[in-house]
Amino acid sequence: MDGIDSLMPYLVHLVVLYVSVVFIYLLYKYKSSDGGATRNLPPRRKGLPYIGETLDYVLASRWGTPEKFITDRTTKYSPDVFRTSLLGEDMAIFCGAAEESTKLRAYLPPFLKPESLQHYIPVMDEMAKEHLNQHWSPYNGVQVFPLSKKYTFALACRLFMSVTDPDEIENFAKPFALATAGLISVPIDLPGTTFNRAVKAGRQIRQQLLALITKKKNEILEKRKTVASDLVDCMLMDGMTEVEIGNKIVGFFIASHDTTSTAITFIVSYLSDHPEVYNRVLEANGGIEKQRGRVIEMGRYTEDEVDVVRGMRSNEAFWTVHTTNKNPKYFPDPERFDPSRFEGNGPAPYTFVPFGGGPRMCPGKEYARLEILTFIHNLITSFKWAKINPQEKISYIPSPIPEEGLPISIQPMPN
Ligand code: HEM
Repeated sequence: MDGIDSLMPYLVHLVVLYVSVVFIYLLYKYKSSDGGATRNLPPRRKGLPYIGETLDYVLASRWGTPEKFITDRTTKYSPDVFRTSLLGEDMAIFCGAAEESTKLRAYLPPFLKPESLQHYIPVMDEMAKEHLNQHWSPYNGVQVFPLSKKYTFALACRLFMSVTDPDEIENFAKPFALATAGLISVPIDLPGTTFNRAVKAGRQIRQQLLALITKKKNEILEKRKTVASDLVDCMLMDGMTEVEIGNKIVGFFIASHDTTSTAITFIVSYLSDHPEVYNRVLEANGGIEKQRGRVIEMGRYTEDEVDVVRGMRSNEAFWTVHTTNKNPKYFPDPERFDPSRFEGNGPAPYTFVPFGGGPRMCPGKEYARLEILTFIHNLITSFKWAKINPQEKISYIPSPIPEEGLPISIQPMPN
């Protein structure tokens, strides 16, 4: 009894503490679910202090249902827009075609202009052929996802910084993989954590980049170069500092790498699941010359398409591309793989937005299209392929990834 008596004051404190925490939490929840009515803003739930609804958002992606986070809230609040709190920011989530827009001038660095892009086609073509010959054999168990990454990374090294030596590419690729793994990790900077490895890898990449950029700067000065050979040259000639360029290049690598390699991977996957579409794509691939003509066409389209989705007062705005692109209102039976739905006049403005919209719209979209088209053109005219595991699962971290890397068996195309 004595023991329990001496513990009583602690127990009482513990109970009081527990009740207070629960009370404060309920009060916070009650206050934060104001529905936005007071300021005529879209309805919202704020979630937990600081992290808001970040955890629900990340978990929905991890469980392979990234749209669930959105549909749960659109069902509850409004089909077009609601508010939430992600990563400490109060933001509005747009779930349909953006309505409010303003014309702005788009910024396209010289490197991504249509005229420049045309010069990359032979390089893309040559590198795609080289990669397919070197790495897509011996025709069994070829892992599409890692190999697509290898190709898009090597191409970026070549076009962004004129790096072609395989060892040097590998020296960038290794720390880059560690750094990107840390982008979505628990931010605990202790030895052994993913985050810690990413921070170290990030430092290493910056050092390597700084050395490379300084070397290229000296070359420009010594040789009095006036024509840029790559993206780094473009930026140096534009008067940017070495550190600024390093940061931009890291950003370009992050923006261009997983996006294009994931797209290539899923094109290979869908084509193998849908022979009727595969046959049409094969038929359509008359030659790389066709794509050459399209660059100019696509370039004009880019410069015109410069509308902006406006943020809401002080709130951050987050337009959910995923739910917009899968909205049955614009795309009947959205889960069905049916590229023919884009034929004719194509989708209504702002309903199909894989590259975003407005002044922040992906500046690399034509580069990405060319890179993907060139690679698929070479693949489909060289090989026939079949999935080794048609039931392979897809993980979302946060972009979709086939869990086994999409192994396929391939055979050379009969002549
Ligand atoms: C399939 C491939 C790609 C997809 C789906 C994609 C998609 C996107 C999206 C949705 C955005 C955000 C747009 C917004 O906020 O409205 C973006 C931004 C960006 N993308 Fe891409 N992208 C791809 C490839 C590329 C490539 C190849 C490059 C570079 C050569 C690139 C460079 C960038 C940059 C620099 C930004 C940031 C723009 C800014 O913050 O103003 N992307 N991309």
